[in-house]
Amino acid sequence: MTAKIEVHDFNLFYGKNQALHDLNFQLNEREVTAFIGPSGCGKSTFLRSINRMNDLIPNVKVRGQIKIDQQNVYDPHQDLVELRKHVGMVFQQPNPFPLSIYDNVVYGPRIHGISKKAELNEIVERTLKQANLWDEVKDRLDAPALGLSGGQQQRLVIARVLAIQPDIILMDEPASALDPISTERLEELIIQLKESYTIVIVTHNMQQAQRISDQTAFFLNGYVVEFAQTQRLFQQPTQQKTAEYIAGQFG
Ligand SMILES: Nc1ncnc2c1ncn2[C@@H]1O[C@H](COP(=O)(O)OP(=O)(O)OP(=O)(O)O)[C@@H](O)[C@H]1O
Repeated sequence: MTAKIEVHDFNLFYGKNQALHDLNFQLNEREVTAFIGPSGCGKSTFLRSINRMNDLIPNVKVRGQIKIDQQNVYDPHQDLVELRKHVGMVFQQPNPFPLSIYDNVVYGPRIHGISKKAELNEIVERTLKQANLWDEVKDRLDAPALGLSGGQQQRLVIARVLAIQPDIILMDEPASALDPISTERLEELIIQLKESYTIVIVTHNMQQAQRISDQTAFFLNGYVVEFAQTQRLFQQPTQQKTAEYIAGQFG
């Protein structure tokens, strides 16, 4: 197992409030890692720390390291555009741009200087196929993306992320706004994508974590209480708090 992301003594503060405490763990390449835990315990904060999205929030301070491929992303020389090219992100609410399906997918590649039509066409077909959306939209690529269903929009957003050729994909509760069938399709897609990408997913759905993830981290009050192989964590938790949480006793 190769470590893709290594976290060393990572702490994060919003002003005087410490939101993350002494995180230490590693996320493996081409695996799905799930973050579970009650609301407000730091899962999204940590997810946003990986691609330094928290830099956009005033008064955020961090201590410690997050290394991707052995490079500390908090190194002062880190190029943020380059970092976010490597680390794509998918949010809870599908957020396609108010453009056509085609223009959504090629948005990132165009910014990165690709302008040849044949090349853009190839990216659109390849990433929509990877996102299991091609067959549903291939005859209407010029239609508005906002006319798609929620589940289709979320798969389009994933195609848009894939088009920038990341190697890590962060997903913050990507299925919570979707119906059960769209959720199932999204879970199948995540399992397929892990053949090529390292995936980190925040989920409130413990069944979902068990269906799709290899490792699970249980967050509580800004600490990672337990981090283990998913099956092990759910079947034989070693910490009392984990056992109570997965039994539904709080949260
Ligand atoms: N922009 C912000 N400014 C100040 N405090 C914040 C900010 N974002 C989050 N926090 C605080 O950090 C803590 C962790 O929040 P975070 O959103 O990371 O938790 P979470 O586990 O992802 O919750 P949820 O499951 O509800 O999304 C909370 O106390 C929250 O109030």
